[in-house]
Amino acid sequence: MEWVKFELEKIRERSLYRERVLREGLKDFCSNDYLALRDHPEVIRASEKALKEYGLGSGASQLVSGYTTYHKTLEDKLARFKGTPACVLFGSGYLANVGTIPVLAEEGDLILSDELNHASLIDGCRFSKAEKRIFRHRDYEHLGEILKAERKRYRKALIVTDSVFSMDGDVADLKTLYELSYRYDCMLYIDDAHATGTIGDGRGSLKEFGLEWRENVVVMGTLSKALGSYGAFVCGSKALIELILNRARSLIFTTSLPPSLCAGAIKSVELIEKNPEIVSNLRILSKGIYDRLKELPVEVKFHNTPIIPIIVGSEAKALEMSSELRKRGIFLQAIRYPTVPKGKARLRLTVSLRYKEEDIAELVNTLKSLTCY
Ligand SMILES: Cc1ncc(COP(=O)(O)O)c(C=O)c1O
Repeated sequence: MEWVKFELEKIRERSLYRERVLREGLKDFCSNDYLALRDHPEVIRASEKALKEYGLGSGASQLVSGYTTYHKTLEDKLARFKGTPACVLFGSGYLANVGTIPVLAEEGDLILSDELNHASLIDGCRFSKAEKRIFRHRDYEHLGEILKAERKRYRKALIVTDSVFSMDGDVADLKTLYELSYRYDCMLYIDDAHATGTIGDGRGSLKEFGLEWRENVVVMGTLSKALGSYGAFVCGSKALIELILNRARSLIFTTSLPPSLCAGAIKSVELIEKNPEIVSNLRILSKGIYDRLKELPVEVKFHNTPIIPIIVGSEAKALEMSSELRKRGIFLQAIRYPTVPKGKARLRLTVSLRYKEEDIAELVNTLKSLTCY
């Protein structure tokens, strides 16, 4: 088994070695808990009630006996929240993407995927036996060219995109994608993992662009980011959700979410519905933090979302900066290849309503005082 050490050495040499860091004792500026809902007292209370009622685990898959009123209530609530007829829960965003994409596109079909899509979407495309084409990031002229040249040769076609891109924070132009999907008779799969709770009054990307759901559109989202829980969901037509329940292997062959996580997520959605101003507060806070960081001697990107990457470039430099920040009590994880392209390493700052003014001042001052840029 010497090869294991050899492989690890190769990873280290490229500054791509990954290890986990205990977050206790550090000020966390890289979690996706955008709305600070994971420990909101009402969320905890709702979750505790379900925990006492149902116990820790759900005990079985959704299709055996792991489907409870909490699961159903959350699905109904999410379908309404996203403006779609139906919804089904998955164990995680990764499982939702790898399970659903192969249901939508099979052998003889075509998948068109944005080059910066999240790894779970990429793996979902890989699991499908459809032909794949990658279009340049948010370059819909490129997408249109591929569709014009190739669409006719395939039975069904599926366009796959993040709405809020997870590592850059920029937003797919859904109006153009809607138009293209209509013109070329394609399905459109939108990953709203980082859009849920952060744009469109918290309802996500369709609301942000003022679009009504259409039958060819499938919206996936996670419970694990702004909703402060764990798990994921896919929204679409009633028939499609039925088909997913019958075909998605990552749903059929896995235990369902614990009811307590569903109960907490139900409360999170209710809190966003009742207080949409928290979503605008997040935007104001994000803009304020960006304004204080834009003078750093490296590129800081901002697209009016709470994901603010500080682009460092070299993998080694990103590691050095992240480690220096940790010594000063600030947790900003270095994001490197293959999560982002080679040479585009970054510190991915995420904004949360949890941050107080003194936390932000400490973050800004520490970043400004670093000498290793
Ligand atoms: C865009 C996107 N899709 C899917 C996922 C996977 O979600 P989960 O963490 O629930 O597996 C993530 C993040 O992890 C993501 O950023």
